[in-house]
Amino acid sequence: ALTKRVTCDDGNVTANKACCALFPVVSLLQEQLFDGSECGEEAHSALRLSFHDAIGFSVNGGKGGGADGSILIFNTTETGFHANGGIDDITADQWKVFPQTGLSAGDFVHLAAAVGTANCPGAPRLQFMFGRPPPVAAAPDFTVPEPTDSVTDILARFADAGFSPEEVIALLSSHTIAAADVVDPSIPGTPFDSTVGTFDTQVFLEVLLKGTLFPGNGPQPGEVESPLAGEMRLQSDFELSQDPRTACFWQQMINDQTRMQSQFKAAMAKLQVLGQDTSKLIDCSDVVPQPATFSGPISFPASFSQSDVQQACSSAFPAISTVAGPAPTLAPVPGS
Ligand code: HEM
Ligand SMILES: [Ca+2]
Repeated sequence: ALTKRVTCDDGNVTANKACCALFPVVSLLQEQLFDGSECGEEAHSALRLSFHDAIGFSVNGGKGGGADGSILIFNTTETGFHANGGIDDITADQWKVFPQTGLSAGDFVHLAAAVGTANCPGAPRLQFMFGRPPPVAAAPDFTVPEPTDSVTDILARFADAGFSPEEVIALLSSHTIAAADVVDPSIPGTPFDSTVGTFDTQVFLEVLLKGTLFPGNGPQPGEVESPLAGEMRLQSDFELSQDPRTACFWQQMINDQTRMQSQFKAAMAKLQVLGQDTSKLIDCSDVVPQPATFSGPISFPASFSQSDVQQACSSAFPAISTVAGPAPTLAPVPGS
């Protein structure tokens, strides 16, 4: 099929003339929010923000507007919710850039997440749909899952927002570029896997390794023992990796970059338009930068092997080699 191409005044090419307005916004985001296209703290936080914005929605009605940017506009309300701990840093950073763009808050929050994620090697190129109207109200409290929640409660909240258990695990691929600032405030920037700057499947492997330590003043609420000094493990990630409803979805991600990318991309495409009338949105995915590739394979961190895996799915476990040397100590993410 022939794809329509439009050349914008600045020379960029896109499928739809309306998308031309977004290329300068992408450049602004890269310069002013992401420190020059980095996969750093702000990119990670922009992805988390898109989730906390969008999940304020119910297919049964009676919750918020979903992926509408309410978390930015009504941040004084939503950053006060316990589950949004630490989100105030990225809302403050985004407030400095947002007024320069002319975008709606929903378009801004969800474009920033797509662009920030694209700065991380190995990420899929996320879809971006353009044209969300301004948000009308803050989301209510208790829509964002917490690491202290049970698997039953987490799956129920996601089901209420329209997601299957397999899609929940797909969305949790995001924790491959994640770190915690407020779970244990004594150790801000503590990563969830040993490759926090790469959108690989390492987090799915490392959450299965036998936990032996708390990286700071643990245990904190929502924290369980991790296998590596300097690594944070969320109780929710661990329980989802072990639960019969999700353990095989979790294990299937390990060292399958293609599966992870396509499932994460599809689930994010759904998340980032929750509550929106998609018939009124324009597909501007071609303004999102193409992420660098990660070719893999992943490895066990040094000193770990198959015998350290707490396998909870009966399918064959993928063969994975071990990095040479002594067990690593992970460094915190700078700027946290
Ligand atoms: C069961 C569901 C989830 C729970 C309980 C959960 C919980 C958490 C917690 C406690 C943190 C650390 C916050 C801090 O201390 O600073 C975190 C970080 C993060 N989460 Fe989740 N999360 C969930 C699902 C998701 C989803 C669906 C996404 C995106 C699609 C996401 C993206 C992130 C990212 C990118 C970070 C790192 C932020 C940064 O490094 O600044 N999470 N999550
Ligand atoms: Ca990673």
